[in-house]
Amino acid sequence: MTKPVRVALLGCGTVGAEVVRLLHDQAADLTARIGAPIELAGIAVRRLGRDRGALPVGPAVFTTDPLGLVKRDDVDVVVEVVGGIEPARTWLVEALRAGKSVVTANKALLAEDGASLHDAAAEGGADLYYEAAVAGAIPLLRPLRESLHGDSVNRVTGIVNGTTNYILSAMDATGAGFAEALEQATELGYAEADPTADVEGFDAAAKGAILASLAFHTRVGAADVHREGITEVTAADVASAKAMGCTIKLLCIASRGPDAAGVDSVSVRVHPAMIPRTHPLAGVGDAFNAVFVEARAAGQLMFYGRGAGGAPTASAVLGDLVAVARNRLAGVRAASESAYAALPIRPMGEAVTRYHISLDVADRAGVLAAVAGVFAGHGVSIATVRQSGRGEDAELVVVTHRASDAALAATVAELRDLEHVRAIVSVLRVEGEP
Ligand SMILES: NC(=O)C1=CN([C@@H]2O[C@H](COP(=O)(O)OP(=O)(O)OC[C@H]3O[C@@H](n4cnc5c(N)ncnc54)[C@H](O)[C@@H]3O)[C@@H](O)[C@H]2O)C=CC1
Ligand SMILES: N[C@@H](CC=O)C(=O)O
Ligand code: NA
Repeated sequence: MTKPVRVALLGCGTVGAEVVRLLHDQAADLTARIGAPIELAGIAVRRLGRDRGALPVGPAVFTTDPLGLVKRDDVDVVVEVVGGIEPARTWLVEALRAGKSVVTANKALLAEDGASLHDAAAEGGADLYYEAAVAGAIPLLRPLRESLHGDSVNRVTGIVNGTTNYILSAMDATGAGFAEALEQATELGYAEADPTADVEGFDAAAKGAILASLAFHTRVGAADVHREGITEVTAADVASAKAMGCTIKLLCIASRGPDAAGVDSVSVRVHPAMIPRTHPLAGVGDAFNAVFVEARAAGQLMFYGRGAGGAPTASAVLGDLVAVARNRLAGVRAASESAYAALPIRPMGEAVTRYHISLDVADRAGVLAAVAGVFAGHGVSIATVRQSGRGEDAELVVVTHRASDAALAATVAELRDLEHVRAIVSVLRVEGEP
């Protein structure tokens, strides 16, 4: 029998516990597929003795010393499902430099400092796999880093956060409140340890950075991504979207193309947007994720599935584990990071889309003309205006044709100061064909 591949598992929460179960339940198949058994050398947790349900491992396998476990001579591969920047970065850099391959679901770390991990992997001649970090179970990173390497990707668009999709879908379908839907998503194991990462768009932005890095052969970090979350999306916005035949989704849009000076560049943005109900992403409900990849020769590809939850995420972790274990037995290493293009980041101000702006105004003669004049002054063309009176006041909803983010921001700033404009109630982007 070939020597077992010994695995250190860091973290045994929602994802880690499912990894343990799948390793146990599928042991025979995994051994046959890899050509050697996988053995759990140890599981690092924050606290011993916590109730982790009925896990098929004895208490002796647990430790509260992750770094000690990583350094052990009998550990070949490290699987990290803890999350956060430190101490995870220290553990993984230590493992990779020592030639131990790493499988991680930690998108926050990859987006914050993927360079340290990739550099350590190159130094140690080890593999770094992270399919679970973006869109959970959906095979997406492997297609980008392998299958599409003969093509040229120019756009990646999708819903990449399960928690916010669960919340927005519930608000749209049942009129559920934000807080209640977030509580359910947390109970179902979708949310991050601190759900601010989900609802403020940090998680989707991290995933956007990872996707753009792979798609455009360029190191893109979390700080390069324009990020807006869903905390300001109200029931009124959802109703307004419905009235327009739209729904609201938190989108991640990464594109490659010329900037204002004609230089090839990359743009990554995460924000809520209205999309028509006929758009393929509009039907992506619950905690599901879906991602479109547009490539020069392949055309449009769509990836759909469960982007969050213990078992779906563990599926992606195990897929990576099989790959790194096979490489180890064959004495080979996967292709290293591809960042040769090193494209600059395009400023958000140059992003072009349509906008839905809702204003509270005084219901007086001339207000509409004054508002329209501000849009015209910044070269933002209006597609539709809807006004509904409310006594002394009125609600004005303006939908624009395509305009740059900079022009729209300048328009909104001037509208704020306009006499008779009481408040800018909301500004939402509108994506997809009308
Ligand atoms: N839950 C999900 O749907 C998905 C999670 N992920 C990522 O997977 C990772 C884990 O997520 P979950 O399992 O949901 O988190 P969790 O909070 O349920 O589990 C985290 C585990 O890490 C352990 N831990 C925390 N700090 C530690 C420390 N200093 N030393 C040792 N152990 C420590 C905890 O004891 C716990 O067992 C995160 O990076 C998350 O972003 C990725 C895709 C989906
Ligand atoms: N919190 C994340 C988990 C998966 O990445 C999400 O909701 O998508
Ligand atoms: Na994935």
